Amino acid sequence: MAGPAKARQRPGLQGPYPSVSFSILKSLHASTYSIHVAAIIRMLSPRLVRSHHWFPTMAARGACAVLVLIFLLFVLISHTSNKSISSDSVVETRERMSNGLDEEGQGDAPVETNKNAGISDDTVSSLLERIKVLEDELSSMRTRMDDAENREGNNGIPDEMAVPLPTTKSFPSVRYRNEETRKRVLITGGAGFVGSHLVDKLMLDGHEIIALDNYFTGRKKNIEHWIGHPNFEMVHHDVVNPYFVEVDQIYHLASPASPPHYMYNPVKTIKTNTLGTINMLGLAKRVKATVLLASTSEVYGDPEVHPQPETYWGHVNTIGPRACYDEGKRVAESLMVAYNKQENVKIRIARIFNTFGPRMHMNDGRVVSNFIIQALQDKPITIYGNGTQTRSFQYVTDLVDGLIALMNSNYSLPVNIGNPEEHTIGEFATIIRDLVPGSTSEIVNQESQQDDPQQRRPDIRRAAEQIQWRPQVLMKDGLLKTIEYFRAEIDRNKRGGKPPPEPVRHGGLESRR
Ligand SMILES: O=c1ccn([C@@H]2O[C@H](COP(=O)(O)OP(=O)(O)O[C@H]3OC[C@@H](O)[C@H](O)[C@H]3O)[C@@H](O)[C@H]2O)c(=O)[nH]1
Repeated sequence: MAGPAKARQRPGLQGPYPSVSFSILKSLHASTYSIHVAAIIRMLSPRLVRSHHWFPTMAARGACAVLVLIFLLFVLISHTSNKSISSDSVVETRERMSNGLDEEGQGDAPVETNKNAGISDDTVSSLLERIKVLEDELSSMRTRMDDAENREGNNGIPDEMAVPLPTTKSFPSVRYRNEETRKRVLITGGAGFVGSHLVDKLMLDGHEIIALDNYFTGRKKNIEHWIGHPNFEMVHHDVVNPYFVEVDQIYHLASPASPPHYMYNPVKTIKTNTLGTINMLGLAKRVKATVLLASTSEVYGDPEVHPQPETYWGHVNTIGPRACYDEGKRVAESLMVAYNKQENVKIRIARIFNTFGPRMHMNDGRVVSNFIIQALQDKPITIYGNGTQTRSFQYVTDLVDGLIALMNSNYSLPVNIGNPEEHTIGEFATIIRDLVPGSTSEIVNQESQQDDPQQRRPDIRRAAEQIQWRPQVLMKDGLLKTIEYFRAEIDRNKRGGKPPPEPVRHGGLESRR
């Protein structure tokens, strides 16, 4: 009788396994199998898992693995309690059986051995192979899960250094443009009344915007809804100092525009319109950008030609209280034309007439903001002088459309951008009071302003012919929108405990003489 077959050594392991330690090995296999099962559940039904949060933490996964382990241990123990089974023992058993030996190597292996084992060799082999396959799958899944957890968790940053990612801010949806049609645009005065509406229009149209402002009259809240957007950059900078950036277009709007604001610091107003304009022309020359100057109907001064065509040279007092702005803008126009002729800089010049709309300063001091705030607060509506002087008022979105049409044209001579609908200031006071429901404001006359232009109305034939632009918004419709804006601003101030806004007189700000 052949001696006991020498137990085949399992490569890398010493001697046959006693049944007890083998069961421990099997239970370890069972536990990895149970984690396989847990991993498979998690990987194959992530939506189910996540939506029911069945596996929100490793603890939950561990608990599930233990349950699966207990089940498998039961299965394995019930099958292997009379006979320890390993790949070696399967081979050994197979050899003994073929040699007629039982597991102790004594005599013919009793037939009941098969019965005692309870499961066939083939079943054991296929189980072992299955477990091997699952082990391989598990290790690759575990690798992927670890990677996924790192990615999901802290983007690979160690826990102690991980910071909560900022909640994403929602932005108005902007048009997609590819590199060919997307322009890089610099807007000086970009946080101002007109500038911020221009930012809105160009951002929504899918361009890249740099808004540059010193916040003398501009306000961050006018553009805060774009801060953080990848196409938008806000730069706190005074245009009287040079600024370098690669852009395709420059809208040069930076300047105080209402009489109280530009009379507050006349020297600064002149510097902004001269040095600021020189800096923007120098930048335009350097980067071959097109530069548009926001000029003004004030270049016509107190006009002796009515309505005013662009060919009218104007009537301006070079040393009056308005000269800092009127002459500032006139020399800015001269600088534009000089750079165009001498340096071939591409220029555009918009002569902007009285403009109104949301985001005007509460203490802007101009007639539209003053009259609306007075009517909303039932305060006297203050007419400077006898109220026979005239103005023509355009809504801000019409102006923005005109500026963009001019920039994208090839026209480099000055163009009037304004609404030819003309009213006396006296009529205007009554129109606004009547548009504010329930206003009890009375209309009062105060002293007139020095060098106050007595008439103003744009001749806009050139705009219609050269850039196909005409105003679209009726003055009354624009006034209703602006009234609602100021009503909300007054309420916001009240909620914030701020005193009601006091309309400012021309020259009313303590000017820095
Ligand atoms: O409370 C007020 C304010 C103004 N006015 C009068 O209303 C008329 C318009 O005055 P505004 O201050 O609104 O504006 P102005 O017409 O003087 O200049 C303005 O319009 C042209 C723009 O380019 C300039 O940026 C801006 O200065 C003036 O005759 C002024 O005396 C009042 O009667 N009461």
